[in-house]
Amino acid sequence: MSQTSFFPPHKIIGVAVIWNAQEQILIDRRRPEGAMGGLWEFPGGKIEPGETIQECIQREISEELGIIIEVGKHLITIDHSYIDLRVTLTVHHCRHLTGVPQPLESDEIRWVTLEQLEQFSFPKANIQIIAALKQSKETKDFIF
Ligand SMILES: Nc1nc2c([nH]c(=O)n2[C@H]2C[C@H](O)[C@@H](COP(=O)(O)OP(=O)(O)OP(=O)(O)O)O2)c(=O)[nH]1
Ligand SMILES: [Mg+2]
Repeated sequence: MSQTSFFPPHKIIGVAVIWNAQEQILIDRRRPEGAMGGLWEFPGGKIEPGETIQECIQREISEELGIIIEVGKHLITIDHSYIDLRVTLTVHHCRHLTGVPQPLESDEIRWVTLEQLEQFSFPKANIQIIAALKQSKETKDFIF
């Protein structure tokens, strides 16, 4: 008996929830072309060989936004399967240290409050990130 199985590609992603001094979070809008085009996300990207997740997050944020951050507490790790892609998103609270963020690899960036996140369209996996963020604020299990 033969069986055909399909394993979609699996991406390991470091994701940053970057806070500023006004307790706002930085989000970016993915470019219109490509996967999940036009949706908002927390900045981040694929881990490279030999990197820790913290190093990955710091590097991606420098490449995508041109800023320096401090990578803090782990918030949540999500394993999510889209139709043609599996992602593991390891999310950390981060603090903005220096530089003015620029949309170097995205369409647009914004500082928003936790409450304002509801007004933006995110990929499906992000529902759990946003829920975890709200919970971490309620329980004061917060940032650093
Ligand atoms: N950075 C980030 N990625 C997310 C979030 N939610 C979510 O489902 N993703 C998915 C979208 C992408 O498939 C993947 C992020 O990887 P990426 O930004 O390095 O990859 P990409 O597909 O844009 O580009 P490529 O490097 O593969 O060409 O994770 C999120 O909040 N932030
Ligand atoms: Mg990215």
